[in-house]
Amino acid sequence: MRVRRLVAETAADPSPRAVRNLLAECRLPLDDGLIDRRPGALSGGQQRRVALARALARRPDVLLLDEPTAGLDTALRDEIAGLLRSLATTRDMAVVLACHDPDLVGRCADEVVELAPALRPAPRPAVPTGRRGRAGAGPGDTPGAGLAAHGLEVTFTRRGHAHRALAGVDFAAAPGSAAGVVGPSGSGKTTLLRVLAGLRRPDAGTLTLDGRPLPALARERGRGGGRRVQLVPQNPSARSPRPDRRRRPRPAPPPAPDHGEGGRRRAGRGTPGRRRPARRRRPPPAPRALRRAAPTRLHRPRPGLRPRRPAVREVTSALDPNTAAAVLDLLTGLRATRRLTLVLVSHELDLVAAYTDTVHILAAGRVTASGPTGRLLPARR
Ligand SMILES: Nc1ncnc2c1ncn2[C@@H]1O[C@H](COP(=O)(O)OP(=O)(O)OP(=O)(O)O)[C@@H](O)[C@H]1O
Repeated sequence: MRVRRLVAETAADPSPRAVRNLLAECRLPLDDGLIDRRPGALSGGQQRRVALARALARRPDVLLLDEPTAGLDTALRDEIAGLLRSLATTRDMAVVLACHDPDLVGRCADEVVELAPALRPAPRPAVPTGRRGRAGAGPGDTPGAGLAAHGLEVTFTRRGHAHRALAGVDFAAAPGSAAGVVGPSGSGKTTLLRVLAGLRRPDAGTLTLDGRPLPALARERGRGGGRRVQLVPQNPSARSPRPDRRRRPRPAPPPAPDHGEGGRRRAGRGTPGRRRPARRRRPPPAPRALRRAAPTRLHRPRPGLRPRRPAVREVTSALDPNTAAAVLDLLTGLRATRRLTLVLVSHELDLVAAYTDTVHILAAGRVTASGPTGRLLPARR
């Protein structure tokens, strides 16, 4: 369903004008065809604002919000805080906010109810020695080793609207390093991750892995190559590359029930050629810290896959600071033990500063700066 209908569907006033006004009130851009897109064609921040518009469309007296700003950049976070405050006043509405962000609570709330453990200001995670400092390939690395992209272009075209999500983006991450990708909502971060993971073919540009050309789509990367880059998406229901999917032969469809023989029809037992479907193997349990931290957010790699380059998107959004640090500590441990390259997209600049070696800053689909995190996000360290 498209945004226009999604909002109209719940609206007390479903007229096109009222829907547009609501979307504008939620700070959504209306001039690039967003209203005619499906939620899957919106950025994460835009999806959250559409959800807010849908709730407001019903003209509620009480608005319940669960982590309304998780995964949003600071500018948007501030706007949403202001918006919630003004909605409460102008619409005479009670706003109840469940939130890990003490800043937002401080700015919006008249009353705070703390559930154990108490909200504390976000501590800066302690960084063990050796976590940082791999701004480029290490001494033992071959030249060109790691994941790299050059001149990536992606333009989305819908109903006559063209939106250039990536405009000549260059990217590099050395083996065993952690690269951060930051930028305002809609700047192209997720699109970049999806291209790196082989989920979206770029219109132009090249990818290389350890100096060798990397085919654009995961399914073209071969059995060994396709699994080497894995995505932990913002939305855990989204797909991760699964190169083996196409090759596995489909099981033969069960024969049509034989209505002539009651015994066979009842249970299918004894029907020639009919086999009980094999039980699906359960994936191995996620590491305990991740299970505890983000049961709904963590997208586990498929069984048997040991990705060497996971790209993670807001894996810590909506987590409290201690749990977020635990998740990133775990990923840092995996980096060391598996020589894993990590590409981390986040609006949490403190976490990006503490846990990455290099950072790429995106704005409107372009890289405006890239280099060592210590140079680009110095104040955060
Ligand atoms: N399938 C699509 N069709 C049309 N436009 C799209 C599609 N996917 C993304 N876009 C647009 O491309 C731009 C970049 O989207 P992207 O999801 O990469 O942003 P982002 O930086 O990850 O944002 P956020 O931080 O809000 O998640 C946005 O303006 C978005 O609306």
